[in-house]
Amino acid sequence: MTFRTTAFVAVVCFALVALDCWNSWHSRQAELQQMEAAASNLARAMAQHADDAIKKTDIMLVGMVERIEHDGTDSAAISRLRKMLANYVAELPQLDALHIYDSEGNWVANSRNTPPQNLNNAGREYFVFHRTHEDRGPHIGVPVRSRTNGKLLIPVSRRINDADGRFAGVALATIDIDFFNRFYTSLDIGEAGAVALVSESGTMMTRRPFGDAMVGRDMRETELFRAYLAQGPAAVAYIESAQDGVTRLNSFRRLAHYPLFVAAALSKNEILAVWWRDTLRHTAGVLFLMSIIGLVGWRLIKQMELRSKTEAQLRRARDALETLNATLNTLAMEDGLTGLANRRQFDVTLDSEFRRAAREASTLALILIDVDCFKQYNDIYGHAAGDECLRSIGRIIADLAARRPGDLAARYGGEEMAVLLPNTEVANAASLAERIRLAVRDLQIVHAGTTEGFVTLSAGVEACTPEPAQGHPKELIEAADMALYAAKAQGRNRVCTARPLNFDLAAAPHAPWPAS
Ligand SMILES: Nc1nc2c(ncn2[C@@H]2O[C@H](COP(=O)(O)OP(=O)(O)OP(=O)(O)O)[C@@H](O)[C@H]2O)c(=O)[nH]1
Repeated sequence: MTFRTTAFVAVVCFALVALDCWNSWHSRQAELQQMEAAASNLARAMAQHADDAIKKTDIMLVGMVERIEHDGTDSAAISRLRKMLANYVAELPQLDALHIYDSEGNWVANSRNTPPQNLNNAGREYFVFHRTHEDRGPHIGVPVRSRTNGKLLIPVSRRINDADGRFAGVALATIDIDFFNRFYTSLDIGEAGAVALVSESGTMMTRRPFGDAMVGRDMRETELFRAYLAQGPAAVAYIESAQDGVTRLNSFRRLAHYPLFVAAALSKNEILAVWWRDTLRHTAGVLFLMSIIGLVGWRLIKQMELRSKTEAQLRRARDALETLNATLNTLAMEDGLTGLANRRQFDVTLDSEFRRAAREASTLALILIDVDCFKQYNDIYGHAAGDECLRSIGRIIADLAARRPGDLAARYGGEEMAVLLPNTEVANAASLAERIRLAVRDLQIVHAGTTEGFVTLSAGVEACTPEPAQGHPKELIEAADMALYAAKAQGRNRVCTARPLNFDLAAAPHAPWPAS
């Protein structure tokens, strides 16, 4: 019981912990899934923002290239073009400036009214690219620092051709990196979150947290870039930052029209901060609950142990009492010397068997046995020897007489014994008495006071079939006693019946006796 209670308490505690772990795990997964969706939406918005900004800029470039190629570069056309460029820049907040260079890298026009003198852009990456590539599409170059205003800029450019399709210059739009930074500042990405705009060739355009040193950095060897290449144009990945060691949930998205991608990264610790707080609260609650269950269970087990101990003591006490009671009962019904039933039991049994015989109209027989000249035996051999002699006679009577369940051998008093035999005719009872007599004689217990020289006994036998509500057990005893008296009177060492038998008992002591 104690084991089962302990097991039950343990199972309840285990179930509580398992349930809480399962719950926590699921809410953690849900939290991460939500954050993956949020990071993915963020990346989509950033990609859209960058794509729009570059697209609008590129549309301007297409117009500029078309105009130069069509109108040429005479002073009137350039003057009109300058105005147009200035208007464009005023219209688009992302634009820092618009420039047109000739095939040597010299300024033809720009959105500022005063093109810088003595500066040549032939060495710039975008210029070299267009001079060496016939491709007419837009080109997004590596970020540069403006030599006129010192700003960090992303160059977007297109090639200008002459009428024969030869390289005639470059139309360039520079997008202020601050334009992106302002947008990225407005995003809610937490304390340790990060966002980045990176070219597919592996150049960092800008990022938050901001830092000029990061702009233009080669990203090809970073985890971020490798993850992008491995996962494709729209994916999420957990990456541990090599810079600050923070693990972030990164969502990548390629721009729809340009070879750039954005990455929105949310710190895993920040994502799970609320979950951690809830989990710690739950865990504390579960621990508290477990300690209460444990305490109650412990007290319960102690009480049960105490109860079973008390019950065991009570059981032992009851068993002892029952044993004592049985002993007392036996003692109360048994003769201490011979082990036969005592007089009390004999009286009770005689009474009940007499009534049963009356009820069932059956015959009840009684043998009264008396040791011959026992006073003399005591006198000659002592009282202790007398006791031993009675014990031996008791054993013989018990062996021979009490064979059927209803038979009773008892010590009637002193050296006198009685055998009560239900359902027994007088002849059978006399036959049994004779066998007892012979058996005792055959013990050959020396007795100098008898004529045989051994201990002998005399017996009186009577049987009756009592009429219902008539007669008394006393009458049966008196009749058997009379027969015993007769046996004594006839010289002892014999069996006498109250009424004459129709056979010679001494000649056939074993004759008629019902099977046991
Ligand atoms: N040793 C011993 N003697 C007992 C016990 N109970 C009775 N006696 C003795 O048995 C003797 C019975 O003597 P009596 O009644 O005179 O009869 P008896 O000497 O057997 O003579 P008869 O019956 O006429 O043959 C007495 O001396 C009792 O003291 C007992 O438990 N132990």
